[in-house]
Amino acid sequence: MCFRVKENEIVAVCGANGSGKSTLLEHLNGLLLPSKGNVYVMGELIDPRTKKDLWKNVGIVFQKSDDQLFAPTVLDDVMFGPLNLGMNKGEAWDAAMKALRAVGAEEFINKIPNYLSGGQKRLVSIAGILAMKPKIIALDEPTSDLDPHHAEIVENVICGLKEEHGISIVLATHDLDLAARIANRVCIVKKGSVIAEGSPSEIFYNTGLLEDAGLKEPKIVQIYEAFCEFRGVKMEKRPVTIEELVKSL
Ligand SMILES: Nc1ncnc2c1ncn2[C@@H]1O[C@H](COP(=O)(O)OP(=O)(O)OP(=O)(O)O)[C@@H](O)[C@H]1O
Repeated sequence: MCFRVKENEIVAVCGANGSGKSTLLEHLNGLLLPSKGNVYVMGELIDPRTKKDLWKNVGIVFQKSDDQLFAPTVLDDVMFGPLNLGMNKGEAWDAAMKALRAVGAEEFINKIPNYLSGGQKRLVSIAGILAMKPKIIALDEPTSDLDPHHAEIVENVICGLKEEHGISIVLATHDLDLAARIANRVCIVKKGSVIAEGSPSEIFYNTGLLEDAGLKEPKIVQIYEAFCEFRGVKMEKRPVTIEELVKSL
């Protein structure tokens, strides 16, 4: 099945450990090249021999922030991408500060990235990508190693990237609760292939599909199923968020 990202959407790529989520993400900006098939960005084929700068449209926030942060200070780190794209120092500073403000990390500008907390590192990593003004940002398990408070901050930042900056988001995650809360569309991956795609309510109420992919329904779905069973009523609605669940009960 073909994987695609539409304009101004959050598409969640969900799969068990080792299913190929990170590998798929790394194909989106030419970090990896497919051995079969093609990758198109903004309608153009990714081919490093001809289209050198298509990768600029897609930024990837890696699963481990330490793989991404390397400069002596946060500001240096976030300015690195814009400078590398050819912006002068003033433009790069503006882009970096704007990105750091957008994720609420401007207070860390003089800090050494290595000494930031996991949540702070994730925000700075997102700022580093945002500063390069991509059209699509792919995030690999952006909240899986964070406590609930920091996970919520990062989740809100991700929603803000779409809502306020018009950026399409690809979210690789095995956290189906997160995907249920924020994704507009869900793709299920298994053994390196996309095996299904659909709206969150289509995918998350397909128990057989999730089981086959080594996943479990989001909590909201489990609660709704238990409620319907307890009341002896049909599962007519398919809530995937708390708000939808409350309306369905
Ligand atoms: N389409 C594919 N063809 C061949 N090998 C693949 C394919 N997709 C992924 N792999 C291989 O499968 C392994 C796991 O892939 P990957 O790290 O992308 O999974 P993941 O879903 O991100 O796992 P995790 O959730 O544990 O981070 C890697 O060795 C990768 O090279």
